[in-house]
Amino acid sequence: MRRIRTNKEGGGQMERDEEVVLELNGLRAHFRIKEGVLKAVDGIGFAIKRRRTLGIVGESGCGKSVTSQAILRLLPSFATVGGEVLLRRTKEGRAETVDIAKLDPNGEEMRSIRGGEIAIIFQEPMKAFSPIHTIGDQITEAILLHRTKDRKEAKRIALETLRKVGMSNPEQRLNEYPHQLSGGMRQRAMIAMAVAGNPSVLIADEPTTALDVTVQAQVLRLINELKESNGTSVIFITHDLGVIAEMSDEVAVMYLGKVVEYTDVDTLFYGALHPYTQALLASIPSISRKHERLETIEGTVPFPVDLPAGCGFYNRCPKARPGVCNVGDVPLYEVKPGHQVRCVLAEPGREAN
Ligand SMILES: Nc1ncnc2c1ncn2[C@@H]1O[C@H](COP(=O)(O)OP(=O)(O)OP(=O)(O)O)[C@@H](O)[C@H]1O
Repeated sequence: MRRIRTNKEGGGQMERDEEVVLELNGLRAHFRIKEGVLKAVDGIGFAIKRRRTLGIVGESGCGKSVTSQAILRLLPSFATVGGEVLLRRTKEGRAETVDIAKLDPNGEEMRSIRGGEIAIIFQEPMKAFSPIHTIGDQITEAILLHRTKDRKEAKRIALETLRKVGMSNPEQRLNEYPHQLSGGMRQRAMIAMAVAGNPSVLIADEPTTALDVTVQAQVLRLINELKESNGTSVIFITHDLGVIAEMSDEVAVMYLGKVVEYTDVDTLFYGALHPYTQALLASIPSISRKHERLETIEGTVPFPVDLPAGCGFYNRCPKARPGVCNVGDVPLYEVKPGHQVRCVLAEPGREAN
């Protein structure tokens, strides 16, 4: 394990909320497939503070789920992972940083981080549960693994957590099997299992896509409540900009394995600069535009193997400039503090188009 820095834990609540809990630097996840090297995630970086939600948005295949799997070291063994995933945590009263990208994916330390300090919930809760054990047993086992060795205490925490996530009849649910619960209740049970380990980071990977709108709203509210009450940092992955608006403090827009725009949520909706973000925003329905034709983004996302030089969005971009945008790598420009854009047209000093 590589520890980067050690210092005394400090400060009050406000100060603690300024703490960066997870930081990605140049994270890469590449797959060697028969067509070549598929660059699913290709050098992304961002930092998440305590009690903040980072939304990750982008079209299908842009690398959102591979990012979350890379953070949790859940990728298949033929994937090559590079860069840094720095988790800041407190162990035995001292603050330390561990680089998850350097850990053995199957080692003890990674198994304790996964489901402990970093937990994940996803679209299909049946995948999170074994069909042959009760909800109560599975949540209790997760607690025994990460929080206490006392079975009675673990059962008490399991019940308390089911109550906290708004499960009806929690005592009865403890003895039920996953298939006996409704879709919404299963989602709550999965969230209960994820937060039972008291994670400092919760990754939510399209957790509400399969739910009807009422249940979706309840689950989103629940995640926000848990974030506030536990100080959890959330990475919320979605292709839905409406959900991004509701959930995020900061947003990373991904395209072809790269972050193309990173900013706070207000700037995303009122001052996006990347043509891809602008195209995504133009493609969402709004009440004021209800009689207008909804724009779709022209063209398709290229296959992420052997990509041509330059910007990945070049072939679809309405503002593309030949000889400018399709030569060389495009850096991420900081256009103002906290707002980064990977577009040559956003280069400071360049005339606006
Ligand atoms: N195990 C794998 N082997 C090879 N390629 C993979 C593997 N997993 C993902 N990919 C590829 O990596 C790229 C990114 O996939 P990823 O699942 O992260 O996209 P996504 O943004 O989450 O999309 P969606 O919204 O559809 O879930 C895609 O081109 C995908 O085909």
